[in-house]
This record gives sequence, C-alpha cells and structure tokens, in this order.
Amino acid sequence: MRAAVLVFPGSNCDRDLAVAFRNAGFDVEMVWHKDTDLPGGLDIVGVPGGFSYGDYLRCGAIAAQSPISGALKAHAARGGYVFGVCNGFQILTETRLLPGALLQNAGVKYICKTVTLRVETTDSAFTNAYTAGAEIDIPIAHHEGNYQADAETLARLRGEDRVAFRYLDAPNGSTDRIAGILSENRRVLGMMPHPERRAEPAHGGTDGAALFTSLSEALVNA
Ligand SMILES: NC(=O)CC[C@H](N)C(=O)O
Repeated sequence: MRAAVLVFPGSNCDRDLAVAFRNAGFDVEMVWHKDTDLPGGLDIVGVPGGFSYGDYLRCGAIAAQSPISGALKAHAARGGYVFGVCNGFQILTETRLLPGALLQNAGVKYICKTVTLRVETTDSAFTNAYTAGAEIDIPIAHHEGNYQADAETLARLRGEDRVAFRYLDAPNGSTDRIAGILSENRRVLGMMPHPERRAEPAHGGTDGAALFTSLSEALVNA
C-alpha cells in the first residue's frame, strides 16, 4: 500500500500524518508543493494540517492554486482516495473536492484542545473499523474550523450519509456540529480534528488509529 503526503510551506503535521500511515502498513512518500506530478501507483494522498502559505488570504486558498493541486484533483477524479486533516480539509474545500467552506471559529479565537466526536457513518474506507455512533476523543487546533454550507448541500450531505464525524459540542460554531465530511464517491474525507495526533499510546489516547487501520483493511480487501 502506498500513500503520499503533500508538503506545503507552513505544513506542520505532515510528518505526523506520515507516521500514522506508516504505522498502519503504508509506504509513504512526501511530495513537495512545487511538484506537478504524484508518484505512480498511489492508494491515497494525505493533505496534512498546518499553516500552508502562512494562512494568507484564507486558510488553504493559496495551497489550492499550488503546482501539486492539479495532480491532486486528477488523482481524485480517477477515484483515488484523499484524506485531508485540518488545513488539509480547508485545502480540499478550496479546491472544491469537498463542498462547503471553513470560516473563522464562532468565538474568533484559535482553539486547541481535545474534543469528543461521534462516528456518524461506518460506510467508508476511512471509518469501517469504528462502531457506528462510537464517541472518540480527538484533538483540534484551528482558527478556521467553522464548517458552513448552503441548505441544499447540507441536505445532500445528510441524505447521502456523508457526514463522517460530528462534534458532541461544536466549539467552533460548525453548522449541524459537522466535523468531517465525505465526497460523493466516499473516497475523499476532510475533517478538522487530528486523528494522527491521537493514534498511539504516547499521544495520551489511540482513538484516531482506527481511521488508518480502516484504510489499510479496506485497501487489502478491495
Ligand atoms: N492545525 C491546522 O491544520 C490549522 C489549520 C489552520 N491554519 C487554522 O488555524 O485554521
């Protein structure tokens, strides 16, 4: 199994994401934002958290126009898996690989703490190792995590079972307490919380690990 992790100037969770993929059995290659191609034979592209291009304009807005972005979109268009965490989720909405937008937190403050999420669907390669309705503790660290979308988009996300995770209590003001969503083909997941920061005992908890083992099991059984 092969994963690539994109690296932008200002990414700071790229290595953590690579470690989580490796611990789940993936070979991982880091890909610089100035590259225009992804390595061949990839199963998944990870878009990591951080402060790409210093969060200028809007978080993720410049990364969405970077040289590697065309290859990322082509990979998704071929039905490839993509996983965006935090700034990665922001980049996926800016590239329109996922609908909606991430606005400033309702309290207009950066929030850094561990929150409880509910696993809303197990019908995805990212969540099949969880139990539906499971409550998991995962850290957040962001200032633009307030998920918003128009009524039609929200109705589709709900109706198509594409809300992957909800906050029990949305500290950032997200509509419908949405913490993570899936694309129409269920192969692109974006989420604000950081499962890669809660994936081994030294992190203080392992609730995020099942996301990576879900993926490796889904790929092995594909
Ligand atoms: N941890 C992150 O990826 C942070 C994302 C973004 N820089 C924000 O603060 O909203």
